[in-house]
This record gives sequence, structure tokens and C-alpha cells, in this order.
Amino acid sequence: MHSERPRVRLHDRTFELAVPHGEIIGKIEALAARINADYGDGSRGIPLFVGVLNGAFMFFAELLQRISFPCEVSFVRLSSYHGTTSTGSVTEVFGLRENIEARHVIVVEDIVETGESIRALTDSLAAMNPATLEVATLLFKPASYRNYFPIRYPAMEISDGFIVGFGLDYDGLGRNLCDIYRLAKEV
Ligand SMILES: O=P(O)(O)OC[C@H]1O[C@H](OP(=O)(O)OP(=O)(O)O)[C@H](O)[C@@H]1O
Ligand code: HPA
Repeated sequence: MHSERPRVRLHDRTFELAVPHGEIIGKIEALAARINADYGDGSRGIPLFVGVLNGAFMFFAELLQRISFPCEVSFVRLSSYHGTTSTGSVTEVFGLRENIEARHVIVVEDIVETGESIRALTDSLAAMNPATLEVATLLFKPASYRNYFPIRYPAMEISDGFIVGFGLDYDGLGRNLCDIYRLAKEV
């Protein structure tokens, strides 16, 4: 049967609408309210939000506009490559200039799927001795998650399937879409 959902074509694939813009914003507002309730009393000093480029740029901007306590922002980039040893894939973290020791840090991701990226990032940041370290993510795929670090602040949980839009890409395309789309089944 033909689907009525709006579709976009990126490279060789078709994606269909999964989460419209208004619903995304509603989820971000609810998440910001939770974070404001947890951090807003000032007892944690000036928390630092660390956005993970590239994918988190749109979620980061929408979330931070709704944070009501004084805070600082910073960005990091993760770079994955396959090592020559049996340890396999290695992920390095670039770009953090702040000293995060004894600070309250919230990492902001677009999506947490297997948790490999967030494991590399939280391991690396935890070694710098922050007072607390939490993860906020626009999308969380619990069925794929294979990490130990708890994801305290997911805006949305989603089932498996490849997602684009609102910062997320398929081979470089789709980050500018204001809605979230899911890879359509081939017919
Ligand atoms: O939980 P995982 O299975 O590790 O997947 C999630 C990671 O994958 C994406 O990054 P990507 O390397 O595609 O970079 P991008 O942010 O530039 O799109 C996303 O931004 C997360 O960092
Ligand atoms: O579903 C996804 N879409 C785009 N990038 C991703 N990185 C991990 N999962 C995804």
C-alpha cells in the first residue's frame, strides 16, 4: 500500500517522515525543563554543556535556548579510525579547551545508538575529573545500546532504523532538514 508520509530523497535512498518539527521541539522543551529542575538551584556552580559536532548542532541550539540557568558552552569533535593493533577501532576527542576538573558537565549528542562514541567521550572526559558528567541526547536507541554509561537525558527513545534530519546525516546530506526522517522500506 502506498504510504502518505512525506518523503525525501538523499543520494540513492528514500526517507519518510518519522518525527515532525513540532513534536521534536516539544520533546526538547520537556528535556530542558528536566535539566532546569536538576541544575537550576545554583548548587552546581556554572555547568558546562559540551556539544558533539557535527550532528548535535541543531539540537544543541534548540536545547540551550531553553536552559534558564547561567551556563557555558563548548564543542568537541570525535574522530574514529581503525588502529593497526588488535584493539580495533579507536576514537579520539578533539577540541575541548576548558579545564573541566570539579565542574558539572553535560555532553550533548544528536543520537546514541551502540554507545561506542559516547563511551569514548565519557571515558575521556571522566579522566579529567569533572564533579559530575551526564549525557543529553536528542535520540536514543535503547535496543542497540551496548555501553555501561547511563543516558540520563534522552529527549526521545526510538526503535531501530536509520534516521536523518535535524542535524543527522546520510553520507553528508540531510542535516538541514527540520523534521526527522527514517529510511523507507524498499518496495
Ligand atoms: O552510539 P553510536 O553507535 O556510536 O552512534 C552515534 C554517533 O554516530 C554519529 O556520529 P558520526 O560519526 O556519524 O558523526 P556526525 O556527528 O558528524 O554525524 C552521532 O553523531 C553519534 O556521535
Ligand atoms: O540513525 C542514524 N542516523 C545518522 N547517523 C547515525 N549515527 C548513528 N546512528 C545514526
